[in-house]
Amino acid sequence: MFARLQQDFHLAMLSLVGLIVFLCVTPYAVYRYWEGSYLVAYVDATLVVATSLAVLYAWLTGNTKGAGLFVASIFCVGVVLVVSSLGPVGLFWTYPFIIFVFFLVPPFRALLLLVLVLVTLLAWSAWLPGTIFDDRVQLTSFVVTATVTSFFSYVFAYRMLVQRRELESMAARDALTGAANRRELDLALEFAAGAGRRSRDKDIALLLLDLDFFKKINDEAGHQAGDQVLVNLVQLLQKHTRLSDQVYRFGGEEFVILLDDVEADEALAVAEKLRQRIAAELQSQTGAVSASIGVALLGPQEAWQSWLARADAALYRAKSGGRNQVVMAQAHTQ
Ligand SMILES: Nc1nc2c(ncn2[C@@H]2O[C@H](COP(=O)(O)OP(=O)(O)OP(=O)(O)O)[C@@H](O)[C@H]2O)c(=O)[nH]1
Repeated sequence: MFARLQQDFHLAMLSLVGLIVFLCVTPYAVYRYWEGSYLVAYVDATLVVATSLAVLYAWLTGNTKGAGLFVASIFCVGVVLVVSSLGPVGLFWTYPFIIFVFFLVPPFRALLLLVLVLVTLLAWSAWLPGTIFDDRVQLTSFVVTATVTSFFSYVFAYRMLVQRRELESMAARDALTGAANRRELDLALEFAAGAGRRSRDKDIALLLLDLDFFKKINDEAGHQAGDQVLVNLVQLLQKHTRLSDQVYRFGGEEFVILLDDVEADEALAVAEKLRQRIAAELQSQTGAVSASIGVALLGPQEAWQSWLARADAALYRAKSGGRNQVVMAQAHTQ
């Protein structure tokens, strides 16, 4: 449970909001009911129940976006009803509500929802003067403070979003080549051999590619020249594969390309095309560069470790067979 909260930021935020709403709003629902403010009591109770159900839904389905939007919308309606029913005392509740909304939906959507709430409150007070604000000074103060709070929350939430995206990208990419990194590869292999297997009509192929005599480039032209070859190789691989075919850096000068929804002959054709493109286009300061490739199709019920090991064995045969060639792995046996 804690591992899931650590991995899924949205689920963690939604759960936190759910917990705070449950702990803080439930006593108010009871109190309002006890003092006879039935509308506010029902609204508070609805907020608690709806938020709890949405959190449960997010945990069960993983759909945190839908659950977040649902809770944020319920909050918007709830805050309008509470404020219009309680008058100035209810206005205090809009400030934690503003913060909550930024926890639940993306920043721009949160800002739009808040503008909608503010406009609704102003329209309500114009239609029924004296129900929400005591006088114009109170109205102006509320509009200014709620706008400032919303604006700064927006700026803060937007910065957080940008930084989180940067961190996610840094955690997923190889710093030198920009290819997806080993961590992403492990996740993709696990997914392909697990849940992904069920939703696929055709096969999935793993190409394990290793540059030939790469040490020579480093030794003769320097490490920086070697680095440049790796960068150029990834660009070349990305150029000659489909957008859905991910390129991963497995380590050193070894790369993995996962081809989704292919037959064996298609996978071999792609590997052969890549080998030819590399031999024709990839240059180092010491001359042309070539690559050897092992190809393996995921077998039924096969574990990803065995799939990778078969591709590695095929790559080994390509190397020992003279390099600059593609070798198909032996079929998986149970
Ligand atoms: N420039 C550079 N070199 C790297 C990087 N990672 C690994 N290497 C080098 O890649 C070389 C790999 O050498 P080997 O494993 O002997 O492979 P090879 O020379 O390509 O020989 P074969 O694979 O048998 O054809 C080593 O010299 C590593 O130092 C990197 O990020 N940048």
